[in-house]
Amino acid sequence: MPALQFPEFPTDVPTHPLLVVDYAKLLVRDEAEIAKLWSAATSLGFWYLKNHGAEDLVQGMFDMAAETMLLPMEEKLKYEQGDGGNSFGYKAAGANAVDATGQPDTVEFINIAKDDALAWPQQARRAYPPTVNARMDNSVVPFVKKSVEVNNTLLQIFNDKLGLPEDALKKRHTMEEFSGSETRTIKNPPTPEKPNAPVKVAIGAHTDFGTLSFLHNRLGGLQVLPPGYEQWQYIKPIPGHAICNVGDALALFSGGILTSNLHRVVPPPGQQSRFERWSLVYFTRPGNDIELRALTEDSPMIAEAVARNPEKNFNTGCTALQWFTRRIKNQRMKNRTGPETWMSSRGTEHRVEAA
Ligand SMILES: O=C(O)CCC(=O)C(=O)O
Ligand SMILES: [Fe+2]
Repeated sequence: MPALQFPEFPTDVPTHPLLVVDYAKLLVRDEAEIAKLWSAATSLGFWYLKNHGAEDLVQGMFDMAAETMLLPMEEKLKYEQGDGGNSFGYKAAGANAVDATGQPDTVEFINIAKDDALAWPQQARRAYPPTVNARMDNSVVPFVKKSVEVNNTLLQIFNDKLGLPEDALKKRHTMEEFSGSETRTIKNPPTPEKPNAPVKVAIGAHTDFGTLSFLHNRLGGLQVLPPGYEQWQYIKPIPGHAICNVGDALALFSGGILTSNLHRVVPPPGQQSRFERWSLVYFTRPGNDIELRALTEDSPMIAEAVARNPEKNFNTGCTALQWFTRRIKNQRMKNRTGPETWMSSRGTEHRVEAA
């Protein structure tokens, strides 16, 4: 994708502010910066991250994805995710539902497993289109490595703040164990705004499945539904700032101290709606066999948080792989029987009526 100049995010569209966390200050364990990160992660569960050092690697990932999306559909479908709940590979627009009524999504994406990027040139989990392989060395592997480094730094800080033993979160996210960790590069077609037309949801309301998400976007379209709000709120992209958020696995491990908030993607507002929207995420997810439950025996703080909320269930009774597979499988249009399929795709969100 050429590095296009886009119109600014419109000034007359309301946005939801996020705290800006400086990664360079986190690296030196600046107390005030850690306090800011903690405040964001324990409230909305979303924050901007600046000075993260991954910015120069983002364009290469967009180029890799643009080349991939230009392949004939027949070729792309050879690398499709399938309907069994596997995430790695290509997903065509319309393959997932965006709500309980079964409206189709509008995004196309390519997901590359962390396990494959780190094993390259060996194959760990699956094969990818030649356009991905051609950019493994120069774009994908460096982006994965940098993202792992950033998310591991954040995890280490959360580990300490949660009063967990030194390696509690680390051993649940090792480089060696296979996991659902992956990069996702997403394309949404131009969707020019029409007055009074219903919103065409690109990615339906969801909480992220895993531990931490590290997102890079250029145009608006990401929206959050903060606790207590009735209306979706745009998050404005800021150049050079990633958007980070807590996923379900970390919300569960922490007994709800860290929160995974509902979000969705709609077409960018105003003049931006006339452009293709590209975004890139690195998802850190726990090792496949890790149980998804509050780490109560490892931290009195987590045990107290769970005890304070007896109505909430922080023990899923399943592994990360089982959690992840169930959610992906039930988003797929091909598996849809009715609204119950959508309900089976849900995560930790307690406000299912908003989804
Ligand atoms: O494209 C975006 O801005 C967000 C994507 C997202 O939420 C996801 O893929 O889980
Ligand atoms: Fe998401």
